[in-house]
Amino acid sequence: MGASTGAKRRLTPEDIYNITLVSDAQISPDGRHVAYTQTILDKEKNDYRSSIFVVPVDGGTPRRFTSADARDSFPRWSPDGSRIAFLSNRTGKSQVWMISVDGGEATQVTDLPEGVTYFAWSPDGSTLALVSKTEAAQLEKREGDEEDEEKSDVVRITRIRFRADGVSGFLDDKRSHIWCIPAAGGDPWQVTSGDFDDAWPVWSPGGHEIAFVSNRTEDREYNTVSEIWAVPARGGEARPIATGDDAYFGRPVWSVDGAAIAFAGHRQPEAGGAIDSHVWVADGGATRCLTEGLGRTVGDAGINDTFASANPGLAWTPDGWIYFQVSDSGNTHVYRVPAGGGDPSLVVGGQRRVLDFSLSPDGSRIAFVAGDPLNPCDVYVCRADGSDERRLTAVNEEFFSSVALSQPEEFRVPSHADDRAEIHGWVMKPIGFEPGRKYPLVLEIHGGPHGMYANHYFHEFQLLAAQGYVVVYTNPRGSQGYGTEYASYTRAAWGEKDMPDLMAAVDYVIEQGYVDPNRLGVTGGSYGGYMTNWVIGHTDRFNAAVTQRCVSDLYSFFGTSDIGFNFGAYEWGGVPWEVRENYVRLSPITYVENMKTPLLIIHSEEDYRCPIAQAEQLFISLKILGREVEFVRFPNENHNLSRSGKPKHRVERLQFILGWFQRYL
Ligand SMILES: CSCC[C@H](NC=O)C(=O)N[C@@H](CO)C(=O)O
Repeated sequence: MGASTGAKRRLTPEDIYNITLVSDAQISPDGRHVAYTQTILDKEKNDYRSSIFVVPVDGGTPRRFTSADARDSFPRWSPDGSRIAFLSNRTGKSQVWMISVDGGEATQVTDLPEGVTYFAWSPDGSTLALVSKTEAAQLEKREGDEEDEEKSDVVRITRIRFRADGVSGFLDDKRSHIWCIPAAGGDPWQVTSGDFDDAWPVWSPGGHEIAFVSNRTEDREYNTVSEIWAVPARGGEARPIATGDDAYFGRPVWSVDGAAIAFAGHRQPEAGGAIDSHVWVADGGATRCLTEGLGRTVGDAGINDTFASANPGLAWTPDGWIYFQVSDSGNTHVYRVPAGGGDPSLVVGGQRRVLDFSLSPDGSRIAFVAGDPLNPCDVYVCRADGSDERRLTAVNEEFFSSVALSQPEEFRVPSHADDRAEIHGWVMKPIGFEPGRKYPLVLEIHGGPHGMYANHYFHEFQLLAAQGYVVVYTNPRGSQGYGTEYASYTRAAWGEKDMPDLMAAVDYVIEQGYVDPNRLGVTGGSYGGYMTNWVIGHTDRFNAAVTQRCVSDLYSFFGTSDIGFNFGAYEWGGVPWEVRENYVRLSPITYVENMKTPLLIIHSEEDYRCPIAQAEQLFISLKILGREVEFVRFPNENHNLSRSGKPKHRVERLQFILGWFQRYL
């Protein structure tokens, strides 16, 4: 299915303007309404606009609650359900605003100089806990440092983390801390302090304490630890909940009686996303893992180009269940596990990606946002056991009824590697597909490397199918959603161990008989860009390639990416001076003389995750070698150009990709 156009038109790059995104479904305290964020791409302003909407769970028309020419997001109901607090940038910085459920104008609650990135209602509705930056303890002054009167533009860097993708300039010496403010407005007070970054405050049910996420280890400058702490709401000394050099924890949530805290993560901080996360409980005794035998990672590892992020936490119900997301074989589902121990079970399943969810305080209903291959997102509601599911919005129904989409077909195929491991993938036939004809094929490769292609709408893929390409995408070894062994398989073997998986998928699709094997293309972003470079350095089977936000040389990537030096130390088996040979052997640029495939290089100038020098080195080398290569640079964009870049740039990027494949395939 999905191959014929019928009366429908074909998708175009500009259609990103026709797609509405919903996110962050928050069910009201009485379980009767769901508040959510709705985001559109404003073509005229070349920007994004988002508003808060509320929809009744029994059906009915969603009501728009905010309509500023700004980005309103993160709606959170007051515990009595009479107000919704939300974040808005309408006065410049992101601050907390409040609106009554009876309507009327929103009022500003906070006016913190550094803005607010996160907040939570106290259980009695009197206070909001906030996250905002504060001045750090003064750095030691050196002789010759400027005094305040005359500021220099010279940047003095003393910390190992000094730059972050998406943040212009350099990181300052301010620290994120927990603050509180009366919900009715008033003076805020700072709850935590010191040379730490504190995040994700969650009130204890009695309202006396706030749990939060921090790294307070001695060696925090050099490690990637993430701990759970709790602090008295009025301020005071923080107490450890789940801490230490082996903590990689987040998303804390209190039990209803306040005696325990659950959280997600694992005990190998240096491994990051390369191993499965679990659900844990700390109740004063030993910390217990509740999902040991699950074999899948907790959280959403899905990757696509058409979503608005919400990043939900865990939920703990009064009858003792803990709810959480699980990434499983290209789907993201909601599971639950008894807090006292027992088997985790599936609650919200299906061939789809559940992007976020929330539970009513009585634990009887779940609101969630989910997308599938033919629909980026809508808001749904169901009972606590997953039954009686209903869709509450249809934000893209009208648009998608007018364009032809290709339905991905799933396959599983043995890898070309000696172990013949099973590899999971999808193929999309081109729109207007006619049996008996041969079509060009484009292989798409995801990043991470520990991300996961999902059963989720992907505009770039649909666009290629609309332009007459067979699109193939897989979750090769290194991907999340298939267990720790699968995800960590590429450690110190990037490219070497996943290319045979990718090529098995390509050959499987060619064997189906509708692909022209002389018209093969390959593309991917970030680690997918690395793999695009790797693939064309190891085979001449592809006739065109587009490498996006790529890495080409691991040696110069080390220390120049905001991902941190620990990333390479884990992924490539050590730091350069310890395992120099790995850095050379695993760098695509090492094989640059073998690269004969016409290559388009797309890169953002402010990409601090994969700095643009990675693209420049590749471009210059290929030019010197006399290869067919072009370099497209996007100014004022970061690593997330394809997902949250300026809308006009997102359209142009898609046009460049299509143009290159049209030229060479
Ligand atoms: C090649 S090193 C950096 C890879 C990067 N990892 C995390 O940020 C990556 O592959 N990112 C993916 C997934 O987010 C991307 O699509 O940008």
